[in-house]
Amino acid sequence: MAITRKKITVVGAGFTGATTALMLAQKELGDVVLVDIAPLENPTKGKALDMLEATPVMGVDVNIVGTSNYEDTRNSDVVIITAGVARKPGMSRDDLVNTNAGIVKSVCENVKATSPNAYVIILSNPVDAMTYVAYQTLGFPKNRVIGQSGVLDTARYCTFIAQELNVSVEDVRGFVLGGHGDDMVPLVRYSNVAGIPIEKLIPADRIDAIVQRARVGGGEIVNLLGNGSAYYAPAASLVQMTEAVLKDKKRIIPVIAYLEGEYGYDSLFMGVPAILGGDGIEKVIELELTAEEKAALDKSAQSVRNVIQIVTAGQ
Ligand SMILES: NC(=O)C1=CN([C@@H]2O[C@H](COP(=O)(O)OP(=O)(O)OC[C@H]3O[C@@H](n4cnc5c(N)ncnc54)[C@H](O)[C@@H]3O)[C@@H](O)[C@H]2O)C=CC1
Ligand SMILES: O=C([O-])CC(=O)C(=O)O
Repeated sequence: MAITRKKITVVGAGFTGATTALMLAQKELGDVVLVDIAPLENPTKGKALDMLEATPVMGVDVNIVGTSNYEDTRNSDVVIITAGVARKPGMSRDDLVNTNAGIVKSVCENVKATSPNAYVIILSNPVDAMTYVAYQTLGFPKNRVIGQSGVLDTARYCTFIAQELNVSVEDVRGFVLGGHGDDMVPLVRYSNVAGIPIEKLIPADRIDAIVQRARVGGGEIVNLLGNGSAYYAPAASLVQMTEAVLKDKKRIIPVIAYLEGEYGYDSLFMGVPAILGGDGIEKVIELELTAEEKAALDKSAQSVRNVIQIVTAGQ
């Protein structure tokens, strides 16, 4: 009986790409192909071989290869795109738009040619706009083009809530909606600890401080690292999304989805809660929002539109 493992390609073998590849292997989610540009082919092969040599110790049976040749990625089930430049202190994610739009476009042309049935998860920043670039280039149905921001932003928000209350992170639930920028929208009303609304557990001024820290959470890491951006929590987020698709888990998590009327937005990629399962984004979940929450989401949506406009103006 032939058992075929799932095939997962990770494009970009830098900090997030390499960390993601290792975490995917640790969870035995499938064989991993790590891709970077041709001048970095040997280091990419080296990283993949080093990870492969960890598999006997980790006790997992997966193959991991490094390459710059998309033929090696052919017929991947999931393709994760982390290719691109990362910001440095003093920069915003939006400052990366022109460089990364070119990179994401060229990567997606290769993905389209070699893995036409893949579910594609985009990380490269500014990620809402890069998910739009990927969608345009791939020409795949919208359920197969998925951006990562909300899992990470929510993870940061939940970390700070758990720290504040000194409780298990496992009991904290929350949602962060909107674009992956400083005006993202953590939804306090929909956040709870073991079912108890956080507003009953944490004073309002402390909640405000947690919301603000989550909004600029990426920048906090950028400033601490000094020469790059976060990669452990982003990689863990990508792995959770990949697992939801490959195991058809139908998890309700925030993803960057193509909106066609949901939340009152049309033709826009932005973070919203969705059911993520074997067919990618299976359903966008529309939460009822207060006027204040909707106004905050509108502001975030406008910021995303402004960046997408830079991309379309350059096309
Ligand atoms: N959406 C999110 O929540 C997050 C987004 N990011 C973004 O992810 C991207 C990657 O971040 P890091 O891994 O830290 O950067 P990094 O610089 O460590 O790695 C990027 C890799 O992409 C490669 N690359 C560049 N052009 C390529 C191409 N055409 N084909 C294949 N590979 C190519 C580079 O050679 C490099 O190895 C950045 O744009 C960063 O801003 C990072 C963390 C979270
Ligand atoms: O902050 C950055 O540039 C990387 C990122 O998107 C994050 O960590 O949230």
